[in-house]
Amino acid sequence: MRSAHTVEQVRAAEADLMARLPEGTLMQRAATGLAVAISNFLGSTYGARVVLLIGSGDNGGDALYAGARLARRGAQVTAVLLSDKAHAEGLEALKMCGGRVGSVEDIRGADVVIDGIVGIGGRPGLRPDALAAVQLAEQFDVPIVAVDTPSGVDVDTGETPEPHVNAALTVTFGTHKICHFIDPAATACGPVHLVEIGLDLPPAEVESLQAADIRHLYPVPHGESDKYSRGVLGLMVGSTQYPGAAVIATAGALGGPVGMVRYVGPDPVAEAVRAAHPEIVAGNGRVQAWTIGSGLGDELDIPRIRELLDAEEPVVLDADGLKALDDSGDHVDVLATPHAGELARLLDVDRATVEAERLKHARLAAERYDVTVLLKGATTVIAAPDGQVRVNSNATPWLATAGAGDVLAGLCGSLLAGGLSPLDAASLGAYLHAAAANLASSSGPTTAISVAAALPEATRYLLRS
Ligand SMILES: NC(=O)C1=CN([C@@H]2O[C@H](COP(=O)(O)OP(=O)(O)OC[C@H]3O[C@@H](n4cnc5c(N)ncnc54)[C@H](OP(=O)(O)O)[C@@H]3O)[C@@H](O)[C@H]2O)[C@@H](O)CC1
Ligand SMILES: Nc1ncnc2c1ncn2[C@@H]1O[C@H](COP(=O)(O)OP(=O)(O)O)[C@@H](O)[C@H]1O
Ligand SMILES: [K+]
Repeated sequence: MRSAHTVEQVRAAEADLMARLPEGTLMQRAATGLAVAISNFLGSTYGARVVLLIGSGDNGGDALYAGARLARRGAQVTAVLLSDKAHAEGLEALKMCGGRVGSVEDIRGADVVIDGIVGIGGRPGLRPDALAAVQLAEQFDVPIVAVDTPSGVDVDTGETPEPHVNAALTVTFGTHKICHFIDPAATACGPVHLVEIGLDLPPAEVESLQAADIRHLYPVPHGESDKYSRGVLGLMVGSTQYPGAAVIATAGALGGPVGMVRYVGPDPVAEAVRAAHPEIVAGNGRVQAWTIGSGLGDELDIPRIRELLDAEEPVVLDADGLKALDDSGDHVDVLATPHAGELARLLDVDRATVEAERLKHARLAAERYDVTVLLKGATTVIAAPDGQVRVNSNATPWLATAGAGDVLAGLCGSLLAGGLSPLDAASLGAYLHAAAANLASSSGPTTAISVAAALPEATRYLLRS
């Protein structure tokens, strides 16, 4: 599992550890890991031209000490001091190793720029001289490696209300920070490399589950299993307006662990679903979970959906079905799967506000509606009503294709029917959906149906990993 902690949690853990170690030990650990990561990024250190952008705090200290190590290994290292309070010992170390102080002009022709402007002590935004330096790097196409966090982002929320660094790589220390996991800041980080420095940390604020954490959640059938005990999923999806959604969501459900799928909807749509998936049973009957809403269009029966939301069986509520959600009552067995536009409607804000503040709004909706929220997007944010937050970041942008959300709704319903909690169904569902998309796209176009068809293979990989 990857964990992200708040700045306050990191500061407390740092203070605790520093009290037991000689002064400067943590910064040396951070700088050593940073120098190695920059060397790997460059491929070859000897003769490489490295420009350090140095702010007033310890983030600049990390960059200066790493720069000293690179200079010792033959890099031409230049520090651009953006504050008159640059870390004095770090600067001294750099000079001792042959590094020098230069100006933003050195960015032209550099192989890499190191962003040591601000880290966890920074406020969002860049001051004018820092912004000018970052813009020069962008203009000359010089990649930026961010130290700890890309300067200018909001570290604890992942929001980017002001100009910020867009990094080709971020090297962080001790633990991930929330901005590494939550968009739009997560995108500004590029790949994130974690350097262990020995912090002893409390439970994380945000988690990113990896294959090893997710694998054991899958309801693998055993010798005593039958189709009913494996779980039956009811699908109330698709409409005469959008029959394809029913076919696609069914494909997603059948790619999950259920023993049987019942389709409930208009006859012509049921026929289309049966033609594509002869395995399904059309009509009402006992189920262990529901997926409701994908492609219902205007044909949704809100009173009936509310009845099902109030019933015992857990529900995945998607797309148009979300219109049936109200903020009275206990919905802890409901997994809502909105995209940003749908979440915006639920919270009566505009879509851009949700896109800009994804963590905040996913949490808000989970709390207000007492549901688990899976907010779709390039990174998926999953917020449970008890405050737990998980993210999934392994998707490919090729997954942004019509019907992909219907596959996810069917799959998550299948996992609920298999006995998972909404939080675990969302986590495993988002992971497998993205893994299937990676298999189906192989870095090229794909379709929702192809993603659903790749679910069994993605599951096999996961269970074998
Ligand atoms: N914690 C740990 O475990 C470890 C931490 N380590 C490292 O320390 C880093 C944190 O260092 P830090 O506390 O000195 O804060 P940091 O981010 O360098 O600068 C804050 C200063 O910048 C300024 N400033 C603020 N906003 C600004 C802006 N938008 N644009 C420009 N300037 C701005 C403001 O000062 P001002 O200029 O306003 O006086 C503020 O005081 C951390 O990220 C990691 O790299 C590792 O060495 C080892 C383990
Ligand atoms: N840029 C992106 N990168 C990765 N995954 C994405 C991206 N954009 C969207 N997705 C994923 O694609 C799916 C789209 O679902 P949705 O918006 O409901 O589309 P539809 O309604 O057409 O099915 C979601 O699982 C979402 O997380
Ligand atoms: K930084």
